[in-house]
Amino acid sequence: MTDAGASTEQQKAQEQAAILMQALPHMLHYDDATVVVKYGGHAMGDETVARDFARDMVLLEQSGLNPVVVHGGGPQIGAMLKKLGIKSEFSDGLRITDKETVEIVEMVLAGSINKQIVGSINAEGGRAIGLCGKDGNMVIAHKVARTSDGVDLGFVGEPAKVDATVLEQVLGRELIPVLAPIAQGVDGETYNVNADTFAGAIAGALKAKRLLFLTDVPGVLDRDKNLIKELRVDQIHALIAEGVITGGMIPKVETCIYALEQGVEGVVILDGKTPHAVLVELLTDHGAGTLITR
Ligand SMILES: Nc1ncnc2c1ncn2[C@@H]1O[C@H](COP(=O)(O)OP(=O)(O)O)[C@@H](O)[C@H]1O
Ligand SMILES: CC(=O)N[C@@H](CCC(=O)OP(=O)(O)O)C(=O)O
Repeated sequence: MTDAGASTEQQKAQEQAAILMQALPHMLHYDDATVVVKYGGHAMGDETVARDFARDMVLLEQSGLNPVVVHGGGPQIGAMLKKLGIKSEFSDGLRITDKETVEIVEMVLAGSINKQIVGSINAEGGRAIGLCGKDGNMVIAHKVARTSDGVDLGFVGEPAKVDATVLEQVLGRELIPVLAPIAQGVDGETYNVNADTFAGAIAGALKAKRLLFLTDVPGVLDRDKNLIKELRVDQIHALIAEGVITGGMIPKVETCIYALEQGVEGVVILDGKTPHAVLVELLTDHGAGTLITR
């Protein structure tokens, strides 16, 4: 290598070292902290996005944080039900889930998607462990009462009790738990739980420092579609009442409020399709998405 080539290499190495050093205050801030990341079905996207997500989880783990992944898979369940010719409808944002449907939901969530995420984290050098709410009696569900239209949702559950024993055994041992939102009911049946609700319950039980919701929008947007960078709980109620927060964002922000009440320090809603969204949020000075605090 010429002298000029060597000095360019050295300059590049110095630049890389400087970038790494910028992450130090953030790593110290989150040292040993539990961060629950809800990875929504819409945020999963293509192979590159999935690989970047897996790499982010491994990097967090190696940086001294304890990431816990809770995944969804609504669009993927929809595609499988369509393939099988099973009709599916939603009420109040929840899938009406009969006996036949809950079997497919469990198969897609706890089977195919869970193992795909575990596989991609492991392929990036991590050690992921795939579980659902049934494992170790982690989440016991009760049946959701009828919706506002009086619809019986069937096997749709809400976490009634979370036992974090299994997770506590796993965390801090360089294992990354990947959780599918399926739970056993108090009646012994299998229940389909909305992944946002499941993530909120897990984050609350673990008193996580951060709960991140990876979705398909940059965060909570105002009336003019500009990103709101910080929100307090009291402001959320007003935004719902004014019709600025609507649709799928309502249960998401309601889960944020619940998680904060349970002792989670901060919740962030961010765009999962932005490359390395989680790293930008946790390990850079910039932050991403909307931070919601008490
Ligand atoms: N004020 C708002 N800011 C951002 N998104 C909003 C807002 N109000 C409603 N939404 C809708 O909420 C959606 C996100 O919720 P949802 O589709 O349930 O996400 P996910 O599938 O990731 O759980 C956005 O794609 C957007 O259409
Ligand atoms: C009861 C209920 O609606 N459960 C959801 C579970 C998956 C989910 O929540 O996935 P996303 O996060 O990708 O939306 C469903 O059946 O679609």
